[in-house]
Amino acid sequence: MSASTSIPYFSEDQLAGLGLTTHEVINRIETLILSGDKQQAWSAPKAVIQPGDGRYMMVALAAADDPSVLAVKTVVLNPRNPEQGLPLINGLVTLLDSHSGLPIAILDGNWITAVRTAGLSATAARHMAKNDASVIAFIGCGVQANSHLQAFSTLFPLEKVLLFGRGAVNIERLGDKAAELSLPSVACDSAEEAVTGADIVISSVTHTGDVTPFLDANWLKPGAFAAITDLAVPWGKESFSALDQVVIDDLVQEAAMPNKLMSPDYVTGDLSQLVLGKIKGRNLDSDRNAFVFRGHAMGDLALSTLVYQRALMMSD
Ligand SMILES: NC(=O)C1=CN([C@@H]2O[C@H](COP(=O)(O)OP(=O)(O)OC[C@H]3O[C@@H](n4cnc5c(N)ncnc54)[C@H](O)[C@@H]3O)[C@@H](O)[C@H]2O)C=CC1
Ligand SMILES: O=C([O-])C1=[NH+]CCC1
Repeated sequence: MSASTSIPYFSEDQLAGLGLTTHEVINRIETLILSGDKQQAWSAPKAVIQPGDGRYMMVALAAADDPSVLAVKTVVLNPRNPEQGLPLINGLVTLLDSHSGLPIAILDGNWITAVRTAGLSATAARHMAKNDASVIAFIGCGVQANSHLQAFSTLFPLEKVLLFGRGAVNIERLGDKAAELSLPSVACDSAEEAVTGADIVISSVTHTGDVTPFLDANWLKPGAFAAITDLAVPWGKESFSALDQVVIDDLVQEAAMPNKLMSPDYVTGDLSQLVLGKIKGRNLDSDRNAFVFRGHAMGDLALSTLVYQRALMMSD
């Protein structure tokens, strides 16, 4: 079956130790999107199983010919995991040669999911947020909030972090992370206080299958940008009609999904169109914009190939 007797495995610590920058991640995502436009990279809509007890199981598939890699990411999200001291989302990425199918490597899927999701948001933000954004708010203060804070702190001249979440430990941990980045943080009493006070809003609330919407896009102030990682489940969907530009991750994937992120009438376009310059991310300083997404396999492939190539380079 395989040309090798063992398949290299890269742990979270090994991947984090490679020291990739947010700019490298964004550039690789954008490069892969350009390859996709030239029919040299491809992705399929994700396959999802939701058994009805809150679990969300999914597979993401993407492939490219330069480098010749196919990536399959498999994750299970279980809202009961944190009660047992486990991460909400766990999974793996498997890399194969996209021509022969021979296995190349297996990567920790938790690190890839954290960093690639922040990378997708950061790619959209580069086109959709104001360059001088200085206050960032987090609705949900877990793993995604952490990776987004790391990424956005390198892209924007941040001065303050607003926190709204559930669970004092997570809020405190994100506040500590902000302090490590020399950023003061404020725990807000309400989601509205956090959203209305921010130039950039990141929502990453636990997907439980029965979240009642409690966020309203009308709260975004003029000029603000929101990166909505949580499939927009906690947001009042009709409120997106108030925004100037709403970009999703992938129109083809969206068409294949039974539960839409929102009415297609509110969607300006997708990330590929944004990167390719086919749609504008921002027209006026006062525009209110959002990137709303469920996860794009191109992001997983982009980051996986980047880390694999970096790991090979560093082992030479
Ligand atoms: N679009 C994408 O590609 C991806 C999306 N996600 C989304 O991000 C979400 C969070 O993932 P992680 O950060 O890994 O999980 P996590 O468990 O580390 O963080 C979730 C945080 O949300 C908080 N929370 C739960 N209900 C809340 C509420 N009603 N109000 C405020 N805070 C609340 C929790 O206390 C926790 O701190 C997932 O449920 C999923 O929806 C995650 C990975 C990829
Ligand atoms: O694309 C992804 O990795 C995920 N989307 C929702 C939960 C995880």
